[in-house]
Amino acid sequence: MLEVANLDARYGRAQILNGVSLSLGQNEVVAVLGRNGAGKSTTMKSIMGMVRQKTGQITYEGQSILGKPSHAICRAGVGYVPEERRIFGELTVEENLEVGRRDKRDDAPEWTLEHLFELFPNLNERRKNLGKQLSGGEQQMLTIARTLMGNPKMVLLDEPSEGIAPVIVEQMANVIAELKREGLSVLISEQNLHFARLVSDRAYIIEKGSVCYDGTFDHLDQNPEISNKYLAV
Ligand SMILES: Nc1ncnc2c1ncn2[C@@H]1O[C@H](COP(=O)(O)OP(=O)(O)OP(=O)(O)O)[C@@H](O)[C@H]1O
Repeated sequence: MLEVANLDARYGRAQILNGVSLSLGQNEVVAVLGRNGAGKSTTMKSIMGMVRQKTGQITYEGQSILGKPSHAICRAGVGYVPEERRIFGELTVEENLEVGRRDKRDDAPEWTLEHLFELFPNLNERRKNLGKQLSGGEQQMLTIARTLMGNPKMVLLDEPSEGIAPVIVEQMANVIAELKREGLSVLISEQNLHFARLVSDRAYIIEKGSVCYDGTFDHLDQNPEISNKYLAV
């Protein structure tokens, strides 16, 4: 579904990614773990065409998307939920969702408002509330729900569990499980090993802009020195 190979990325003179390679298979959920500043968001932004200075290969469904503009990548079926919640504070929950509505595509599940409100019961109760009246966790849910209104095939979630209440974290895990059941492929960036393990099939760890681990959570459990070294556990 997605192949990233030898990806270098920089902001001005600062080299942030050094040869990142990773892949995401059809209907897989894969976590990109790493500490603050390791390069997880930069990897996602590079895939989304939001980092200008980059070299390497990024292939989505067999086609190179390196250098393509974000809107074209989005139109090809890639949904992106950034770390900072980008909702419209002056629009209601329903209106925020309508903003994300795109045509149905044959090769991806279609998300209706009713299906989304089943999946996000908090948002259902707050349909008529303004975006700015929602809690941080609800805003995070709304950003994900709005992305799903675009009927993506693959979704990139940047730190979905960050800064949200434990009860909402549990809902977030359910949401990611439902995305997998619906057939989507999901790449999540996470600092939280526990959450990543709950929702993902396997993991990468990024440190200083390079992939330093590629494997299963079981292997991480059996070798705690890896997480101790590269993650804030
Ligand atoms: N727009 C930018 N201009 C310059 N440097 C940046 C920019 N965005 C990020 N960086 C730097 O790139 C490095 C990697 O940041 P990135 O956001 O990819 O890390 P991360 O692993 O996602 O961590 P976080 O959890 O903090 O988001 C950091 O040192 C950061 O300061």
